[in-house]
Amino acid sequence: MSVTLRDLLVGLETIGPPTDLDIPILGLAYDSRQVRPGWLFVAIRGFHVDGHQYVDHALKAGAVAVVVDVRHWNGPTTLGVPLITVADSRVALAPLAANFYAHPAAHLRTIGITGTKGKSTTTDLVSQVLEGGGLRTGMISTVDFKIGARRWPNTTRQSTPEAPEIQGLLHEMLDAGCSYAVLESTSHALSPYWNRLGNVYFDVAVFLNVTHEHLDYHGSFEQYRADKARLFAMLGEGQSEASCHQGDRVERPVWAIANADDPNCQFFLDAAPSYARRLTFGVRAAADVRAHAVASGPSGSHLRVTTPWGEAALHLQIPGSFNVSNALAALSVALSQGVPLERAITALEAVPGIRGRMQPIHLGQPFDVIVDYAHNPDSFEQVLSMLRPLTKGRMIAVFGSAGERDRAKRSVQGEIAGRYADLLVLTDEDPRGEDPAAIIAEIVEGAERAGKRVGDGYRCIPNRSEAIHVAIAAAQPGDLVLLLGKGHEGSIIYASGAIPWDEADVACQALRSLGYTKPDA
Ligand SMILES: CC(=O)N[C@H]1[C@@H](OP(=O)(O)OP(=O)(O)OC[C@H]2O[C@@H](n3ccc(=O)[nH]c3=O)[C@H](O)[C@@H]2O)O[C@H](CO)[C@@H](O)[C@@H]1O[C@H](C)C(=O)N[C@@H](C)C(=O)N[C@H](CCC(=O)O)C(=O)O
Repeated sequence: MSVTLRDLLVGLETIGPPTDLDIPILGLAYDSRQVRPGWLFVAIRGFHVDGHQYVDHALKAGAVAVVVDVRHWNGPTTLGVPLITVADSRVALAPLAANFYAHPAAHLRTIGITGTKGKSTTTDLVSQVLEGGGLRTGMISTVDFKIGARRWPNTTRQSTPEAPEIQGLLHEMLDAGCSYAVLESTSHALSPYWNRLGNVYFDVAVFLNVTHEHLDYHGSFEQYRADKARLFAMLGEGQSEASCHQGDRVERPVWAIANADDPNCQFFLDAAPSYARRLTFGVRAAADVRAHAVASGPSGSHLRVTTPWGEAALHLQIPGSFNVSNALAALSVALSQGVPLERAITALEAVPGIRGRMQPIHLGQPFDVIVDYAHNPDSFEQVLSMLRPLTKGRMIAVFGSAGERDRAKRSVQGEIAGRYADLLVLTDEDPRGEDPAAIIAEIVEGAERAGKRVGDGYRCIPNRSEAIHVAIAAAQPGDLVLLLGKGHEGSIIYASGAIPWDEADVACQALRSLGYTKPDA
């Protein structure tokens, strides 16, 4: 790409004396280890280290310009390359990246999905249903990235990556002929502090639900909800007033789509600009797109849907009553974008499942094994309460809780699992810099509150592979082994670094070690 530093700074307020802006910039990085000759380095102060310490490293790697944050830069006023000072370098990353990639979002219809639970599944469903309607899409989710027919795992460890990755992917989507981009939009990425989703110019905002999560980052539930609702406030951003309104006619309509079953539905709809079209979906509450006569079982759900575009029967293959709500969200998006109801239904019915999300593992064993990403109290309550009545034998739950994240949830997870499951196998999730045994001890407190005792009620096996092998070896015909918390994730993070991880594969290894070999049907 042929971009100058001047192009990159369009729309950004800089502090300090003018500098030579007519130099070509070949790439941009917020990590000095990623810098290549000819690139711009953006220094960010993080939670662990201050990126400003790595300016020299970036220069040695070939950086030809550096952006620093006025609050954190104590270095020299000249570096031998242009030095740009901004008020907040993290916030500046999004406009810098959007300028570098020539604002790809302005030429795509962008759909953001937010909510505490169900974002990845819904993001994938939306992408698949739009494709079913003949619309070429790209997708950014916790689980996978996708551009048209090409799909690959998201290995960034972030659900919504940093702005340079997002803008780069949007640029690739545009190049590949996509007309839509579907983005899983986390509260972290939406928060004005992180601003990863700045310059994405959302056309459709989808709200699924909001419960207790990430309060350690957002400080309070109100702030968490407000950060999520920023997705709705951002609708139409970047479109001129003229393109949103032509008298009464909206040229490029923006849509605010929200879950009527969630008590915060109206809060999210109210956050959208007045000219946004509004659409609700619901299973229990009255809504524009509504489910009726829902019958959910281990092999999916049957229901009827009524919509402003007509009525239909729907058989979802993905298990979990909460996936009915996710499917209604995807259906609402597709209908809002002109996909005919029959085509949207056909596409939804064809989805076999989502990797790491209620994913059954079958090697011919006489008990069930399911891998799911549930890693907070609310997801635990949902998944375990739904599966308990469907489990003929014992329920064995294998899980841990993340280090350096919301501590309050650990014992709550232990308590909820203790109420529903017969045996808990407590293990490592991502201890990060914390003592793994101390995290497990906090989960044990909750398990004991639920009446579980060490031995036949719970076992502590920090090594996750060993924990899964033990749980699967303990299963009898009719039992259910639930592997919770890692889902699709490709690593476990310890203080010493990350080790590669594949939960479904470890479950298969454990089953094979017991002599089960039949491949997945
Ligand atoms: C809490 C959080 O958001 N952390 C993000 C943050 O990390 P950090 O503050 O620890 O960064 P740091 O290690 O202190 O480094 C500071 C800066 O120095 C740079 N650096 C560092 C070392 C070096 O040699 N050279 C160098 O330039 C780093 O690249 C960085 O820019 O800045 C990093 C770079 O921008 C991010 O990758 C990292 O996301 C990590 C992976 C993360 O776990 N984020 C989670 C909390 C997150 O964002 N989650 C949300 C929500 C998930 C959900 O809803 O479930 C998500 O969207 O994924």
